[in-house]
Amino acid sequence: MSLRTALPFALQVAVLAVALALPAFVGANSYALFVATQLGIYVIAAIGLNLLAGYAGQVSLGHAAFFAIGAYSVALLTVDHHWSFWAAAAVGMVLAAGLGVLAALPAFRLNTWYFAFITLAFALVFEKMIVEWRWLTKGFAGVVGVPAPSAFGFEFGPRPLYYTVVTVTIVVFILVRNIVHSRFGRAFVAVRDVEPAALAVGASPQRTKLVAFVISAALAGIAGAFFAVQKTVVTPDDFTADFSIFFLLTVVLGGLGTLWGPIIGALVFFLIPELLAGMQSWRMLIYGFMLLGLMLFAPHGLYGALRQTWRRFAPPAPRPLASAEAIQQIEHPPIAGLPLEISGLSKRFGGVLALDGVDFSAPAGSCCAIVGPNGSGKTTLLNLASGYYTSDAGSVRIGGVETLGSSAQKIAARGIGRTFQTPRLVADLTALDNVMLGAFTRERANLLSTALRLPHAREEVRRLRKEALGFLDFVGVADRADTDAGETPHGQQRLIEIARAMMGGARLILLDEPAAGLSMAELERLEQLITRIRELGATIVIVEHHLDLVANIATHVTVLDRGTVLAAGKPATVFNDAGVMRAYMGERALKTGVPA
Ligand SMILES: Nc1ncnc2c1ncn2[C@@H]1O[C@H](COP(=O)(O)OP(=O)(O)OP(=O)(O)O)[C@@H](O)[C@H]1O
Repeated sequence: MSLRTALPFALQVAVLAVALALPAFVGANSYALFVATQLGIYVIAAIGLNLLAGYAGQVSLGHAAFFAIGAYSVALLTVDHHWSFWAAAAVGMVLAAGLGVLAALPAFRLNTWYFAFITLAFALVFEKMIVEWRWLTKGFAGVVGVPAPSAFGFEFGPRPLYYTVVTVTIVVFILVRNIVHSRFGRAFVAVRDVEPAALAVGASPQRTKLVAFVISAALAGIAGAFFAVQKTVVTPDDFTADFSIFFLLTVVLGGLGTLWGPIIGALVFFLIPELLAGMQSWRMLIYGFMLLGLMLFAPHGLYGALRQTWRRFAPPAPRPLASAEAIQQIEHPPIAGLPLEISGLSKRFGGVLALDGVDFSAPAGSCCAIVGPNGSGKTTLLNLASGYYTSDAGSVRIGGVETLGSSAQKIAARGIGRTFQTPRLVADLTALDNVMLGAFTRERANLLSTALRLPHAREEVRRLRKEALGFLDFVGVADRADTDAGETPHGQQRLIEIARAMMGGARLILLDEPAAGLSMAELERLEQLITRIRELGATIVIVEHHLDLVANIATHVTVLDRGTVLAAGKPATVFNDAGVMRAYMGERALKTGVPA
């Protein structure tokens, strides 16, 4: 183990050791143990909120409500109905997750800010309901005398409760870490940063956000359940909107979208006011200035600042490249190409008729090109064929099935892969993870087996990882496997996008200007690559301005001009057509025969 990995590991062991040893040094009924238990409870909720806000990019200002649901479920079921804590906590968790679904479904139709406001409104309504529904919640008086949990006649006093909370915190951390490193985590980040990429691999943004929200609400529910037994009293004052904001602050300032951020955030933002307790009137002022300083000087949160400092002392070592041996074993099976038939396709954007009754077809296993001047409707045609736009009229049949009107993610799941005019990779994921993202709809392991890393889920990931490496090698960038996609050169990003489409099992691949911005060497490699993909059997539709490339690889060319088909046929015939030359390549080409 190098110094670089040894120190963080030692720190993690130290944190764990302090957490486990604490009760030996403080009294069972001490305030320190009370605060430490509460800290663990907040960390559980913060880990959940970080999954939603940090990884899936959905800011919730209403987590106090889900926390309250867990707390009130335990308080009411144990005090009024004498349930065991464990059963009541399970109910609290399920109720929080269920109400999370109800709150999230309408909210996800709106943008991030409206989502934040709706969750805030939900929390405010919930706070009022707790006060008003006296028959259930006992209003301002709250529920008192929440009993300590017990199991097999053993009562969980402060020390066992502390250890239980620490254990749950560790388990939650591990489960969430497993989710973050799985296809679900990759989809969260894709939906957060590059929604078109999520759609291209068949991940539904709504469903992905919902999964994050449900996990997050359930974790807030569990945290609330422990909060009730620890405090023994549950009142509406415990769950105000301030509480939601405190959670969000904890996660954002700790380090949004990092595994350790919520832990560090909770540790600092919960403990510091406690440590300043003796300073009475000054403590909130000091606390406020601290937050201000952090926002200004650590924009990526405390964890980000710590990581940056650490990197100065121990710069990252070059990561080992993917094993050549593993790559060589990959065999690329033949691909059963899907035919694409488009007829009478029209699309209007306000006053602009981008497509006007366009017919186009690409037989299975062919490579057909669409060319035309800027603004002639080429990308619009790809966007309609892949479900990114809805059409005003016409038909799109892929593999004989009408797909017009289907969502982009459904079309992708049918075996239609695509690339974008500007590469849409998830910058924060490695090249390999971006390709793995392509397999989103092919992965079978569900959320639970992924979180628990059950053997079949691990085996599937091993297999797909090998396959993804094989596709990176196929497109010629295996040596970039462990580099963040945002740090790879533009030309390689285009190749990684193709690998991602192939990883999704694409049988029809739509390439939108893949040659744009490539060097001569990269262009040559692209040409070979497209030829190889075609030889495997996939159907390729390529929109391209680079006419030499089109002439070399396409069997059929369609020329669009102002939304209509100007000419179609074999490249040699089409490129010599005077009308095409005039419209697309300019007068100079018409005179000299050389494309402009
Ligand atoms: N989302 C949109 N909203 C409004 N107008 C759009 C939209 N997408 C395309 N258009 C318009 O539709 C027409 C066709 O655009 P499109 O991007 O399909 O052309 P293109 O042939 O791909 O051009 P280029 O070669 O420059 O990429 C253009 O006039 C464009 O401004």
